[in-house]
Amino acid sequence: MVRVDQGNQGVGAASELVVDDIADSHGHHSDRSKPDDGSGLTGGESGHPFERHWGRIRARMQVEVGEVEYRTWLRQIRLGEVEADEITLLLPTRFLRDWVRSQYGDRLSTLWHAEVPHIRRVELQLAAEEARERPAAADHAVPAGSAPVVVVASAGGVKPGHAAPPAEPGIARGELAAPLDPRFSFDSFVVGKPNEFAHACARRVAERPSSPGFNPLFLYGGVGLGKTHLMHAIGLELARGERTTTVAYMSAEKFMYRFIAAIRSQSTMEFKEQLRSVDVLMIDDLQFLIGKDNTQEEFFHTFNALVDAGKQIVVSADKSPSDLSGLEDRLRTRLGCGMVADLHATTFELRISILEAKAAASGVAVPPKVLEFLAHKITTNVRELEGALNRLIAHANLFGRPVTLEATQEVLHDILKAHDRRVTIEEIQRKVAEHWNIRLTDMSSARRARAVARPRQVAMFLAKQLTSRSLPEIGRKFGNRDHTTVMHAVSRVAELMERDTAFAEDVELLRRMLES
Ligand SMILES: Nc1ncnc2c1ncn2[C@@H]1O[C@H](COP(=O)(O)OP(=O)(O)OP(=O)(O)O)[C@@H](O)[C@H]1O
Repeated sequence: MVRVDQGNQGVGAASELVVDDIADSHGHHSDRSKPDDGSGLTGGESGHPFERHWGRIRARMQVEVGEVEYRTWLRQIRLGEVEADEITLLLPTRFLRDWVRSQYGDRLSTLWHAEVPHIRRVELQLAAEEARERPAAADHAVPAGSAPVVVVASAGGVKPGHAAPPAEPGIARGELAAPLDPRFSFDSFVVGKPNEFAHACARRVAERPSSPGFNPLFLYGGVGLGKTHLMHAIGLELARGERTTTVAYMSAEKFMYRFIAAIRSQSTMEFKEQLRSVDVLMIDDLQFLIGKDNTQEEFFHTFNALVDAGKQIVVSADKSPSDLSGLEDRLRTRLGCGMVADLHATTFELRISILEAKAAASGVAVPPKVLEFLAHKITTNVRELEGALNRLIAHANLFGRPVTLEATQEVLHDILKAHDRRVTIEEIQRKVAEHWNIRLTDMSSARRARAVARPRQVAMFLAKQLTSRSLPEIGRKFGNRDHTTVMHAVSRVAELMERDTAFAEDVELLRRMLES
C-alpha cells in the first residue's frame, strides 16, 4: 500500500492513481510503492509555520539554479526563527553558510519578501544546536536520487550573484532532466504550406507567451512531422530572450513517471509547486495520457493552475483535441480553448526543401536528382527522410565517394524496399472506395459521374503520394488510363484540398489510415 499522508492534499487519490496508471501502461499491476519508512515526515509537515512558503521558495530556487546547484548548495538549508521582519535560515557548516550568503543571499531575501511580504531580511546562520533539535525540517521533501526534477531552461540565466554560470539553456541539469535539443531551433525548421500555420503560432508564443487566444497552444499531426521540433524551438527562443522565463519541457510519459516518483518519495507537493512555478509548461505527446485517468486528473489541475495564473501551456499530440477520445471531456475542452494548429503531412516541395537544407548543412554535395528521388520515395515521415539522407552522407564521408542515384539505391535498399511494401495501389483503391461507399470496380470503370470520378482521383493522388509507382504504372492500375489523366487527378486533388478543408481532412484521414 502506498502511504497516504493527511498533510499532502490530494495524495490519497494520487497514490492509487500511480498503481492504476502503472498497470495501464504495462498491462499489469505492479506494486512499486515504498513501505512507510516510519519517519513520520511528509512534504510540508515539519511543523514550522513557514514551511509551505519555504517549500514554494525552494521549488523556485530549484527551477532557477538547476538541480545540481540546488543540491550542492541549497538543499541543506533549514528554517530557523522568525522574528519581526527577519527569518533565519540555518546551514550546517560555516563554509556553506558563507557561500550561500554571498551567492544566493539577495535572491533568497527577494523571494522571501515576495512570498511573505512582511519578511524583509533573511539571516543566514550556522545551524549548530538547532540542527540537532530540528533534524529534517526542510530536507525530506526532495530525497537525493529521487527528486522529481522539473526540467527547466531558465531563460535569462541564473540571477546576478549566483555561483556557477548558468547551464546552457535546455541542457540537462540533473539525471532526470529532459534537455531541449539545440538543433531543434526555429532557424533549422523548414517552413512550407503544410506547417506554416503551426510554425507561425509557435513563433508567436515564443515572442509573446500567454497572449490571449494562444493559450494553450495545441500542436498536432502525424508521426515525425515536427511537433517536438517546434516545441523545442519555442523553449530555445524563450531561453535567448532578455526576460527571465522558466520553461519546463517534458513528454507526457515523463510527466506521469515523475508524478509517480513524487508520490513514492512523498513529495507531490514539491512536484506540483515546481510545475506551477514555471512560466511556460510544454508537454509532448499528450496522447500517452489516454487511459491514464488519474495522471490526466493531475495534469488537468496543473494545467488550470498555470493558465489561471497567466502562464503559457504548449501541448502536442497525434490528434486534435476533439479526436483524442480517450481524454476526459473537460480536459479536451480546455485544450481546445486556445490555438489548435495542425502539422499536415508533408508535400513533395516541403520534403525537397527540408532535404536541401539538411544536405547543405552537412557540407556534402547531394545532387538534386537524389533529393528528388528520396522525396518521392519517403513520403510519410521527416524523421525517416532525414535518417535516409544521414545514412547517405555518412556513407559518402566514410568511403570518400560522391553521392549518386545508383549509390543511393544501393545504400538505402532496405529502407526503399520497406517503403515500396508499405502501401499498395490495391489497398489504396479499397480504402478509398470504402470511404466514399462506391464499388471497388469503379476504380477502373469508365464511369465519369462525380460521385465516382472524385474518389478515383483521390485514389490516384494517394497512389502517387504513398507509393513509388510511376504515373503510367498508376494509370494502368486504374483501368488502363493514360498517365496524363493521373497527372490531372493529382493536381486537381491538391487544388481542391487547398480550397475545401473538409475534403482535405478526408484525404488526410485516408492517408493516415493507409500509413498506419
Ligand atoms: N519542417 C521541418 N524542418 C526541419 N526538420 C524537420 C521539420 N519537420 C520535422 N523535422 C525533423 O524531423 C524529425 C522528427 O521531427 P519531430 O521529432 O519534431 O516530430 P514529431 O512530430 O514530434 O514526431 P512524433 O510524433 O514521433 O513525436 C526531427 O529531426 C526534426 O528536426
